[in-house]
Amino acid sequence: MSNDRMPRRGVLLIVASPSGAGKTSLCRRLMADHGGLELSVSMTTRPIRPGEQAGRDYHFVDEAEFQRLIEADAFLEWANVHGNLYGSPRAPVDRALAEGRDVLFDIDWQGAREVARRCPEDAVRVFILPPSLEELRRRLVTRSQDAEEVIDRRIRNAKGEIEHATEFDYVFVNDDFDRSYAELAHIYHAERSRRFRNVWVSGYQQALLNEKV
Ligand SMILES: Nc1nc2c(ncn2[C@@H]2O[C@H](COP(=O)(O)OP(=O)(O)O)[C@@H](O)[C@H]2O)c(=O)[nH]1
Ligand SMILES: Nc1ncnc2c1ncn2[C@@H]1O[C@H](COP(=O)(O)OP(=O)(O)O)[C@@H](O)[C@H]1O
Repeated sequence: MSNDRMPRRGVLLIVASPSGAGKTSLCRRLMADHGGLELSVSMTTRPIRPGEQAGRDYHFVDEAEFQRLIEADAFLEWANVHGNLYGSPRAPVDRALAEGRDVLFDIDWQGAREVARRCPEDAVRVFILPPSLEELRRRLVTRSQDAEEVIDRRIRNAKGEIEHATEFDYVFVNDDFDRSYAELAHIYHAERSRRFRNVWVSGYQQALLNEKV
């Protein structure tokens, strides 16, 4: 019997960090290595960056459309981050949970708190810390996708985000990328293995107990 096709409860894996700490890079690699993990593609009112692709990185919408979606209750959570609106569409998450699939969220602490409040059993919250604020600035400058004043605002906001790190289930420092990636993958694998998520266990246990030897 293969365990893969048996009923299970999906993980809502939430990864948050101050901007520039490396969550997007870590999440991209986790997705690349785990075909069954689906990314929650957020809606945002912020402008698209060079190298980003609409529908893959974000759904880019204007404020009027975002407000319309709030009123239609289309978001599992939404928040104002760095002066722009961001929200996680509810429908793909509901579908994934109903089918026992896992969803990855790259969202801020406000979104993490709201998803954990709404889905306390399913949400797993991971917070990634930078080695230092100086290194955070270096990474944002190296990424060179934001104007200088945007980088300054993100650095100023970093402490406000770091303040919430202790609300998360798992926290680690993204110093060496490969080591951090291994840590994130371990967390994901362990959470997938938790018994309550593996609904098939009771039936399997019963079949073993009924086996004539
Ligand atoms: N609450 C919430 N936060 C989001 C959502 N999508 C992205 N974010 C967060 O918004 C912040 C800014 O994201 P972004 O503009 O892509 O810049 P980044 O910080 O460089 O990744 C990050 O902390 C994201 O995790 C969402 O749907 N909901
Ligand atoms: N461990 C690391 N060491 C050095 N640079 C890193 C590390 N992790 C990520 N980076 C780089 O830092 C920049 C910001 O990373 P990114 O994944 O975009 O962060 P976030 O999504 O948290 O804003 C990118 O240029 C990325 O390649």
